[in-house]
Amino acid sequence: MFASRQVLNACQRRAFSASARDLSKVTILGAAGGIGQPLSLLMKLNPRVTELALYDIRGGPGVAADISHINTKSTVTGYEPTASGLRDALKGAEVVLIPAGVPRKPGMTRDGMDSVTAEALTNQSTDLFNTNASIVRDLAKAAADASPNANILVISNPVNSTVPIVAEVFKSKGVYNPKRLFGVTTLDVVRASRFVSQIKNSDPADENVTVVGGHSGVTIVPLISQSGHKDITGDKLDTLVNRIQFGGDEVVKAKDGAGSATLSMAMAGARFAESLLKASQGVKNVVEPTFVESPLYKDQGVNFFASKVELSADGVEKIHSVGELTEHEQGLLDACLVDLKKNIEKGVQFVKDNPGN
Ligand SMILES: NC(=O)C1=CN([C@@H]2O[C@H](COP(=O)(O)OP(=O)(O)OC[C@H]3O[C@@H](n4cnc5c(N)ncnc54)[C@H](O)[C@@H]3O)[C@@H](O)[C@H]2O)C=CC1
Ligand SMILES: O=C([O-])CC(=O)C(=O)O
Repeated sequence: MFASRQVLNACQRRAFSASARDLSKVTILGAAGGIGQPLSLLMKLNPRVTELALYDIRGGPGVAADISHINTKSTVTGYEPTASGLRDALKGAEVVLIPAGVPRKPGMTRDGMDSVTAEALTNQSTDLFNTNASIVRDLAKAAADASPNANILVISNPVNSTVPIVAEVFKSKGVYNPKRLFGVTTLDVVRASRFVSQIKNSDPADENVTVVGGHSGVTIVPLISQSGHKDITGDKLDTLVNRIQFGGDEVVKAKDGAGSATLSMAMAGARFAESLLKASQGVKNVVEPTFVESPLYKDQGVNFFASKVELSADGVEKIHSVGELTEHEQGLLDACLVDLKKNIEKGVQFVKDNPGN
C-alpha cells in the first residue's frame, strides 16, 4: 500500500535540492511513542510538509496507516524496523525529529548523573542515560550516512548530552555541520509563557519568555526580566523560576510511572519544526531559543548552549547573546554553566567510550 509513496521521482528530488525548498520531507524517529504519535499527527496537519516518514522499532507502519487517512496533501510512509527501513525513512529528509528513547520515572533526574535519593535510583538513572545515549548514537550514525544534510532536531533526553552525542557521531563520519544540529528546548519556552500568563492573568500568546542554557533542572534559565515582567520578584520569582526549571517533574509525578510529558512536548516539537520549515522556505526573522553549538560560553568550556537563534535555509543563521541579565539571572546562569559543562562532557565521553559498531 505504501510502496509507491516511498519513492520520490527524479524531478522531485532535483526540486528538493533547491535552497528555498518547496518539497519538505520530515522524518520522525520514534514515531510510535508517547511523543512520536501526536508529533506525527501535528506534522501531518502542517501544510509545509509534503512527505512524512515515520520510523520506530515497533509500530511505525500502523501509526502511518492511521495518520495517512487524514485529508491533508502530504504523503505518509511507515517504515519497517530494519536497517534499510531506517535508511529509506531518512533519505532526502529536510528535517529529522528524534523523540526515540525511554522517558523518566518518578525520582530520576534527566541527566542521569545524580538521582534524588537512593542508590537504586542512581543506577536506574544511569541505565536511562546509557539506553538513550546508545539509541541516539545509533540513529545519528544512520542519519549521518543517509541524510547528512538534514536538520537534526533532538528531543530524546538528556538533551544536554544527546546533542553532543550526535555532533560526535557526525564528526566521526566527517559530515558534521553545527548549523544543522538542534536540541529542542521549546517546551521550556512554552511552559514559561504559560506559567507567566497564569500569574499575570494574561493570554499566553502575548507572553514571550526567553529561556537559555540547557534542558534539565538548573541548566534551564528563564530570563523573566526580559519578558516585560520586572515586577515579578522575590518569592514569586523564585517559585516561577523553579516551576519552569522543574516543570517536567510535575508531569512525571502526575503520570506516576507512566512516563513524562508527551502531548505538550509534541506541540513544542511541532512548533520548532514549523519554525525551521518556515525559515527554509524563505521566511525571514524566524527566531527560536534552541540548544546548538554556540560560541557564547566556549571560553568556559561550554560548547553547546541554548539561546535565541535566528533560523534560515542554512539552519542556524545567527546566535543571539543572552542580553542584559539581572544579578539574580546571572547567578542562575553561573549555576547552569557548571552543570551544562559536565552534561556536555558526559555525552562526548560516551561516544569515545562506546563508539558502537
Ligand atoms: N526535549 C524535551 O523537552 C523532552 C524530551 N523528552 C524525551 O523524549 C524521549 C521519548 O519520550 P516518550 O515519547 O514519552 O517515550 P516513549 O517510550 O513513549 O516513546 C519512545 C519511542 O521510541 C521508540 N524507540 C526506542 N528505540 C528506538 C530506536 N532505536 N529507533 C527508533 N525508535 C525507537 C520506542 O519504540 C517508542 O515508541 C524520552 O527520552 C524523553 O525523556 C520528553 C519530554 C520533553
Ligand atoms: O522531564 C522529563 O523527563 C521530560 C522533559 O524533558 C520535560 O518534560 O521537559
